[in-house]
Amino acid sequence: MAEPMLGKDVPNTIEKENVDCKEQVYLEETFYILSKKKSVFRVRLTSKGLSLIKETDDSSKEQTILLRDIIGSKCMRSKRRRAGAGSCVCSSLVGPQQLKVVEENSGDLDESDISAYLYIFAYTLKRSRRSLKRERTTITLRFRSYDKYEDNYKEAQKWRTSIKCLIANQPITTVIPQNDKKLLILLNPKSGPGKARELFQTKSAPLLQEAEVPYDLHITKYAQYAREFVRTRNVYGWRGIVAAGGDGVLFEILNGMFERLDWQQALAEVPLAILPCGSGNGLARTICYHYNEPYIRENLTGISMGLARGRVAPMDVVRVETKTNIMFSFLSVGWGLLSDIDIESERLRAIGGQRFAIWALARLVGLRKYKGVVSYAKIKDVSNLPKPKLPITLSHSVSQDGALDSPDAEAFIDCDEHSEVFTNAVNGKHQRVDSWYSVNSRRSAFYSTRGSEYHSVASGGSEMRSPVHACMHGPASHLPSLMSQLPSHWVHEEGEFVMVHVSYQAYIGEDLLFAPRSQLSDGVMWMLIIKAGIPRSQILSFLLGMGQGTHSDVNTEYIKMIPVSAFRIVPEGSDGYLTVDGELVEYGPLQAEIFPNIVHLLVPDTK
Ligand SMILES: Nc1ncnc2c1ncn2[C@@H]1O[C@H](COP(=O)(O)OP(=O)(O)OP(=O)(O)O)[C@@H](O)[C@H]1O
Repeated sequence: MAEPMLGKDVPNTIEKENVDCKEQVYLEETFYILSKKKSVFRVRLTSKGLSLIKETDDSSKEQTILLRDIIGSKCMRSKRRRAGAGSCVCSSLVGPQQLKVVEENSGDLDESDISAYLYIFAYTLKRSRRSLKRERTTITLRFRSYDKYEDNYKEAQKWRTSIKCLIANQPITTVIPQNDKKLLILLNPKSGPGKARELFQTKSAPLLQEAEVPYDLHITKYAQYAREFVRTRNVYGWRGIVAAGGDGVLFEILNGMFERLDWQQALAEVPLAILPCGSGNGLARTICYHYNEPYIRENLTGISMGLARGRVAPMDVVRVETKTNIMFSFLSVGWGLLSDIDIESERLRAIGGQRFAIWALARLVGLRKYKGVVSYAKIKDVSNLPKPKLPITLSHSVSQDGALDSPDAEAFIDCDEHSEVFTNAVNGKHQRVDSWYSVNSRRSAFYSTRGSEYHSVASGGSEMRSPVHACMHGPASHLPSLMSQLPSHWVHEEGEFVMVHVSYQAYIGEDLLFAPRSQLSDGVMWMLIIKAGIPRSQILSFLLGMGQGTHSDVNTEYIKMIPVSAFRIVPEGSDGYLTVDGELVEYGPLQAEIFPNIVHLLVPDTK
């Protein structure tokens, strides 16, 4: 019998029995299926998520949609049917016909249907044979227990508010938690193979809309646009700054933040984030690795969920000094083979991430060596770092989950042939007469989030800008000046090198697990030194090992991986590349040191 279990506006809490004594049940309701008279569905909102328990005379089956997978919810009403389009909504629910609902203020609603529909949007993890990926699921609850729409709406709204409070990690109240600040999205239309705009609009924007997270979207007009933007704007008005592009755009944003006089406050109050649309995407891959989020190329679901949920984690940054510049880096510093590949494969940009593999083969054939001195302050004890993980199986297939239907706010359709139609069998005394929901519907449309703005630019090529020299701030260096002698405890290696690459992130590219033991904030940089004289076959197997992270166990006569807190590279001659976060910097002496926990990053919510 369907009765409101909790009649008050502020939901009570009852302990759920026999399952997990720590799990709290906030709301519970019974739904019936018209077509399956012998089953009832008990739907519970708990501290774990939304639990759907199907009960028949002799069995009970439970499915839980975890809270971490729920992104948002929305109350809707039946759409007015055109004359001759069929009978009332209630009768049409029995069978595979589609239910049409609209927003309450649409002006096109069906006054004769007093039901309130609560749509709950979730992206659940599904494991197939080879990979793990997220699939979109919509759960629809129909509230029709009272004979007035307003009362049914109030009931649906109670569930919606509770869900929103739980998602926001706040105590459940009668008020929906509000965060009026928008996300700032700085999108580089030129990153990777040039698909950032399309990826954002099709994979990320619909999810932000479902989560009701408004955003300001700015398309970068030229290189350094993002840097100037964050340097000169009042960034406190945004809830976070997102680089939609490759690691290069985030590098610009980070350095723009350090060019502000108030860099410390700005970095403490405004988290940064990345939506991977570039060709390297090292940081995005690293974040997914640490938070057990599947990483699938061109699939922005998991990362977009992180943007919407707003969970932050600290990240180290590295202060890098060259003869004429100071910059801040979050990914890597490179000299030699990997930097050559990164810079010279630029001409293959149109093919995306594969450009690195192709150029790697070319560079191995014409292997170069570089002369110079490498010095570093070794971290003696890294035994407290967690054990390295194996990456979640990579899948390069483009999954369905981000690919939503085109927006259609007027006809929000969500009912397919797999939908189950529920209605209670109660009659007589009780006011509650039926409710309805469908699980696992993958068909959907999305609605616009009020307040999001799209700052477009006239189409056409990029504008060119002359560089603006701003002053770099940030934490003061602990190192001697670049030309001065280093402390005596530093180690020096002089000779010929195939490469020296230092990274402070686990992945330096989508498929390059460089430092499996690295954490986002551990104060450690991992320095890889490959000396000249190494056989090509050994380099090849080493590079291949990076796909699985097995290479870091290799410590041979030629290859070393050393945890360091600071380093200096002094190349001889003028022929070569030095890169910082994949960006070319001036060739010559360079030194760097790590500063823990300086930046806040938006990361996936694991709760
Ligand atoms: N509108 C633009 N036109 C030309 N270049 C731009 C524009 N906006 C940004 N850039 C520059 O493009 C460079 C590369 O960008 P980004 O990092 O986004 O892509 P990527 O190089 O493909 O990815 P990754 O860095 O992950 O390899 C950056 O150095 C940035 O300064």
